[in-house]
Amino acid sequence: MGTSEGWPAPRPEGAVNGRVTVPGSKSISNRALILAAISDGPSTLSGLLAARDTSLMRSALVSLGVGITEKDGLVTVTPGSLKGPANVDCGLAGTVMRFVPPVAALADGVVSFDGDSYARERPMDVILGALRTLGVQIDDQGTGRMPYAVNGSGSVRGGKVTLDASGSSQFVSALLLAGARYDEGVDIRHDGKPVPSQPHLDMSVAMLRERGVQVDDSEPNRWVVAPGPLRAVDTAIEPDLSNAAPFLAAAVITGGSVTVTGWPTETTQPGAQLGDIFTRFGAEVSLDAQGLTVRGTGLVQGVDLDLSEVGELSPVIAAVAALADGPSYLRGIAHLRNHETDRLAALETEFNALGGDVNQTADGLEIRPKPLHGGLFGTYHDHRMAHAAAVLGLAVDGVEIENIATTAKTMPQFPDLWSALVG
Ligand SMILES: O=C(O)C1=C[C@@H](OP(=O)(O)O)[C@@H](O)[C@H](O)C1
Ligand SMILES: C=C(OP(=O)(O)O)C(=O)O
Repeated sequence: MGTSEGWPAPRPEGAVNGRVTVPGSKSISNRALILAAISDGPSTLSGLLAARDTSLMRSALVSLGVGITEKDGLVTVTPGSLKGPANVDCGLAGTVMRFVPPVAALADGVVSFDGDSYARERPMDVILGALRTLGVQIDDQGTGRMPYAVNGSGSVRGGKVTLDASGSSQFVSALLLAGARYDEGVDIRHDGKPVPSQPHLDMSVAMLRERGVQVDDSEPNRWVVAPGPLRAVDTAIEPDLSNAAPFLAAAVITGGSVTVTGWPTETTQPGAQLGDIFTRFGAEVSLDAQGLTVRGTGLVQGVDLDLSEVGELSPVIAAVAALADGPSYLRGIAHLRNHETDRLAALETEFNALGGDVNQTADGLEIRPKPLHGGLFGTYHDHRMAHAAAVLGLAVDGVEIENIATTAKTMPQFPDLWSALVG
């Protein structure tokens, strides 16, 4: 047993070998819920993630008048006429705070949004400004942040809007997901530094097309969604490949072999890039009917990676880099300062508190491996900080993870799955 301060990260004696089944993708689950809620009829979702972010999304949609029932692991979503007044708790979920307001704008009545205290720090101004341009009335007391209220009139004009989505791809996805229901659809132009998280934009576009919505993304930095019907589609949610990252990292760090089952052969999830990333560190990777298998070779070399497309993988990659045999440079991730916490600052602070040598750059992290010691690792209400700490704990005695329960944001079973694999 550990101290009352934190969850003792298990330190395996030898190579970690095993198979893991991770729960459904947060990003696909919350898109599937949003799209089902505004589609032409009921749809059934299987493999939907059950975690804090998806339960907040379900509650938000139910409070707007959507019917959601569950039986034998299948979730049926029945669109209803969207109505306020309603109160939406966003927790710390980017997908709720950014994706729900464009849907709330279609409701008749006032929909008020609030969330965890750090949610008030996460930028919202871009999406709120864009909605105003599209004809939506919003009251945010001039802050551009939470709390805010969307005063829906039952319909949204839509049309052309230019925004700067360099801070988060979710600003674009949010408008894409609701845009087919706007009178004129939506014609979005991005003007600014590059938009991060391209796979998540592709995910939004692909899920719309699967439902018969016309989306033109042929021009760089422009997305045009035609107004029109949105077909109800029964959907099987893929496993969350980003949440597979710490388990696969365990094979890399310990020279073991870990298979994540149900790995899709085709996907828009950013976690699809994990195979290439762990290969760069020196591991061997194979994909077959069993799933994705990563084998550690004993070699863990430093990497120089642009993670702009896969920012959410960064905390776990940073942990692997801190245990490598040479320095690593993680680039293209300035937008991580807008995530569950300022992840660049948090990783720098917590790794260095264990004796590490990490510094933030303008757009990323420089990580020079050093012998680390144990201690309490702060997680800042960030599920992926907890995953990063668990990975460090594979090779460092006495790492304790503060508030391991924060992993419930996207994977409440993390402590059990991790202990079963490495403990
Ligand atoms: O659309 C989505 O589901 C997400 C987009 C990304 O956001 P950013 O573009 O803000 O990084 C990602 O990091 C987040 O975890 C989920
Ligand atoms: C950035 C993340 O989450 P959110 O959907 O809250 O933005 C994440 O899960 O890494």
